[in-house]
Amino acid sequence: MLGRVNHIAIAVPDLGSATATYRDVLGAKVSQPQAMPQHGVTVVFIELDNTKVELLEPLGEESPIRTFLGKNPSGGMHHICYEVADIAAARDQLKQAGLRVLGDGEPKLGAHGKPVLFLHPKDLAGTLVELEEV
Ligand SMILES: CC[C@@H](C(=O)O)C(=O)SCCNC(=O)CCNC(=O)[C@H](O)C(C)(C)COP(=O)(O)OP(=O)(O)OC[C@H]1O[C@@H](n2cnc3c(N)ncnc32)[C@H](O)[C@@H]1OP(=O)(O)O
Ligand SMILES: [Co+2]
Repeated sequence: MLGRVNHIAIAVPDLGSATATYRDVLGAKVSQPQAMPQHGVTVVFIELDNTKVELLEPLGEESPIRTFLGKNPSGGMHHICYEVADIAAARDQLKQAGLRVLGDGEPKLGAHGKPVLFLHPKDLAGTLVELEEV
């Protein structure tokens, strides 16, 4: 089912500061910030040779990353995103296996304009997993 790692996400309290560190200190290629109100986050992508890192800052009071940042005020690794060829088939197979698909179970368009879904961290070794259809 799993393809490549599409991105690894890091939740941060201050997107401007985190982006500047990656760009100016680590010399990374960083994208412009992209507000994603339907996901409750603003994102910056760091382009690496073999994958991407997604920096996430909360957007709005209902942001799904607010509780996480409350517990990890300096930020922390938030999720890993795997590519799948058929997200509906993957979802149905994972639900059949007893994993919890978050939200209403219907894919939303993610930061790359592709359908994404999230799986509960308690069902996957304490790691929040995002699936992205490619
Ligand atoms: C930009 C769009 C898109 C993309 O294209 O890339 C994105 O990446 S959007 C990213 C943000 N969106 C999401 O994270 C959506 C899915 N997340 C959720 O629905 C919630 O965050 C959650 C996973 C259900 C957690 O919600 P929360 O309100 O924080 O609930 P709890 O605090 O009760 O958490 C329950 C339990 O799970 C642990 N937890 C929470 N988040 C994580 C995490 N990121 N990694 C590992 N574990 C996590 C939390 O600590 C609780 O554990 P206990 O304390 O042991 O009960
Ligand atoms: Co993501």
